[in-house]
Order: sequence, then structure tokens, then C-alpha cells
Amino acid sequence: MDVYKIKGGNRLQGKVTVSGAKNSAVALIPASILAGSSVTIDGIPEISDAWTLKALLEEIGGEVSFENGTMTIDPTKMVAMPLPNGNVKKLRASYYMMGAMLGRFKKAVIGLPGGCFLGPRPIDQHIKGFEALGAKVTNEHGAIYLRADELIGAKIYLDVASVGATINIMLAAVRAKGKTIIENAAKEPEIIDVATLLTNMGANIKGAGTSVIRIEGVEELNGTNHTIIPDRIEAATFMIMAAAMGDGVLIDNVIPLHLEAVTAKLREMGVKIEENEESIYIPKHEKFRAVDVKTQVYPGFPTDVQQPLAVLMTLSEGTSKVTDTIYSARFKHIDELRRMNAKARVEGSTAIIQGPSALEGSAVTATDLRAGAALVLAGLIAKGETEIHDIYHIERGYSELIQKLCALGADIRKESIMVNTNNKA
Ligand SMILES: CC(=O)N[C@H]1[C@@H](OP(=O)(O)OP(=O)(O)OC[C@H]2O[C@@H](n3ccc(=O)[nH]c3=O)[C@H](O)[C@@H]2O)O[C@H](CO)[C@@H](O)[C@@H]1O
Ligand SMILES: C=C(OP(=O)(O)O)C(=O)O
Repeated sequence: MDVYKIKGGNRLQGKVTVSGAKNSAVALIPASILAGSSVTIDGIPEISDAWTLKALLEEIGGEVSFENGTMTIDPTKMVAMPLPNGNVKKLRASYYMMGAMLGRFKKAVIGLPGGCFLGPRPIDQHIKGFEALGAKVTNEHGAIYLRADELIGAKIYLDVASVGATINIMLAAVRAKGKTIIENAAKEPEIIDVATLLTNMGANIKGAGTSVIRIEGVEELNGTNHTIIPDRIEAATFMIMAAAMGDGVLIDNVIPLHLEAVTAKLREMGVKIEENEESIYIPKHEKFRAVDVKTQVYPGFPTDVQQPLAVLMTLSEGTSKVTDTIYSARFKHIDELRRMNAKARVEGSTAIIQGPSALEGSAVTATDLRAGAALVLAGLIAKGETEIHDIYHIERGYSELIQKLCALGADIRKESIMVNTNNKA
């Protein structure tokens, strides 16, 4: 089993460059299914989710290369191959194969997606959207079957402003006949990024990034080149790491506008942040104020950042509270942080963190992607050695994390350890 081993206490200094956005990449790659010729995407992060999607595209006949951050996808020989099991279970975003294959082939069979367990993650709004466009959708033995004679544009009101449902409906609707209107659409920057790719492929999409998206279906889409946006969640993770352990860290390749809620909350905690056009500088800090934070849909405070932020709260003076309004059960990291001597507990959908506490190295488990990032930060701060298990969660979404942290001065390495399966409960 692979683990991360971290010797805590090293200060971080220098420049770190943020990779392309995971949550864009995992939608842009399936979007290429809709193209009539090759799509090239620059800035794809080196994460296992990208490799898994490459494998999924190859399973349906795509020719895909992925080298030095550039993925080129030739979709011309793709077929509507059912994907009920295997790779689709490895990540959440395999659900985008539904919208893209429905758009191109008018049919798809896709297993229920995997991804982080954060509490219930239904896909009812995706299905409602596909049905509104004229698809018949059934759930048979854990796989979703979608078929349509033709897709016809429709008005769809999302009961929740879901990122996945907004993108998935967009993927199918660009090839539907006539006009689709998505109301109460999610507004995340990754949605604009996907709409930009689709528009450059010849789609007609207006309003991406607002709560009403209008799509006029087209008969065919062409290949194109695209450069992905920077990962605002990775950037926020490094901002928090820099605040906690930095002696001056420049975080490069960011769009500061995408980070407004994070920047505002960190400033409230006493963190000094210098924003440049495409980078953010965080100087050394010694003290932090306790704050309360509530996660919200974009442009509110992102749920994907609350777990690393909780670690900074263990250094803050007083009681902090984190309420997750998106995922009620996204608090598995709190138990692990307690193993490291954090004073924290969960009440309902709120974590209550009492600081400051002196974190101590321990063996802990990355229960999900951002819990993993939180534990990496806790390990950087803690006295002694921290060993993080189940790091495959972290590697789904952070590109070259070890290399980036080592370059900043951290003592973190990946190691294979023997697991005694006889002792497993
Ligand atoms: C691959 C990807 O982009 N993942 C991101 C995406 O996940 P994902 O797209 O899965 O998240 P959604 O925006 O869809 O979910 C938001 C909320 O809506 C609920 N919901 C969603 C769909 C649905 O059909 N029915 C329903 O009730 C969910 O349970 C959740 O409470 O947005 C989340 C919220 O910003 C992020 O944490 C994830 O990192
Ligand atoms: C929850 C996340 O990812 P996914 O939706 O891919 O599980 C995340 O990126 O924090």
C-alpha cells in the first residue's frame, strides 16, 4: 500500500504553480466525445481522474494521447459501448459520459459514478434534465440506461444548482433540436470553461456562469484546441498551507476573482494576501483569528476548501465553526484530526474547532480527496511524523503534490508499505 510520510515543522518558501482545474478537466475530456474531429486540451492536471477518463474514452474507441499536460482526443471512431462497471466507478465525473454519449449517439449505458463519499450525492437532477430533452432513462442493476429517438430542446429548472447536472444537460442539449433553457443553473467557473470549449467546437451557448443558460442545438460539432482554467481549489489549498507554514509563498497561475470568498475568509482570519493579476503572495504569519464559515454554491465559500481550512482553524485563537450546506457529512477529516491532537467535534452539519492546539504526527487515513489535503497540511504542521493512508483519494485531484511541496521545502515522501492483512478487522 502506498502512503505519504511527512516530517512536520519545515517552513514553506518560494513559488508554486497551480495546475489546470480538476473539475474542468473531468468535464472537458468527456465533452470531446461530441466533436467531429480531434480536440486538444492544454493544461490537463496529472491526476488519476484524468487518466481514468482517458481509459474510458479508449474503451469506447477513442484515440487519446496524454503527455506533458496536453491531451489530444480523436473521437471519430467512438461507438456507444456500454460502460456499466470498472473505470466508471473510480470517479464522480464519469457521469459526464452520460450527457456526452447521449448528445452524440442518442444512447448510453453508464454505471453509477464513484468519487468521494460526502453524504448523499444523488443524480436525480441530471436524469430530470435528460428526460426533459426526450430521453428514456432507467436504472437497471446499478447502471443508468439512456435512449432517445431524438433530443428536443426544453426548459429545465434545477431544484438544486448542481454543477454536474448543469454541465451534463449542457453536453446533451448542444446536440438537441431547438432551444434548451437551464434555470437555476450552477455558476461555477468550470461551467464557463466547458461552455467555452463547446462554443469553440461550434455550439451555441449563452449565459454560462449565470443562473440561466440558453442553448440552441446544432447538427454537428467540430474539433478545436482549448487551454484549461487554473484549479481554484488547489490554489486555495496552497493559500491555506502558505498561511499556516509559509515564510513567503507565491502561488502562481491563479485567477484571483475565482477565489474571492476564500480570500475574504482568510483575511478575516488575519491572513495577509497580496493579489496580482495571475498570482497571489502570502507572507509569513504567526497568529490567526477564529472565524465561522458556511459553504455555499459559487460564488460562496467552496465546500471543497472547508476541509483544509479546518486545519488552519486548529492554529487559530478561539472557537471556529464550519457549516457545510452542500454536503452534510463532509466531516470525516475531523476524526482523523482528533488523532493528531486537534480539539474538534461535529454537531449535525457543523464542525466546531477549538484552537490553538499543538498537532502531533500520527497514522491517519485520507477518507476522501479534500480530507486528504487537510491531513497533508496537518502533517506539515504537526510535531513528528505523520503517515497518511488511502492516498489514492488525494491523487484523484492534486497534480504532483509531493513534488510541489518538496520544492517549497516540505519533508514529504511517498512510500510503499507492507500491510498485514491478517490483522484487518
Ligand atoms: C467533478 C466535480 O465537479 N465535482 C464537484 C461538483 O460535484 P457535483 O457536481 O457532484 O456536485 P453538485 O453541484 O451536483 O451537488 C451540489 C448539491 O446538490 C445535490 N444534488 C446534486 C445533483 C442532483 O442531481 N441532485 C442533488 O440533490 C448534491 O447532493 C449536493 O448536495 O460540485 C461539488 C459542489 O461544488 C464539488 O464538491 C465537487 O468537487
Ligand atoms: C468532491 C470532489 O470531487 P468529486 O466530485 O470528483 O468526488 C472534490 O473535488 O473535492
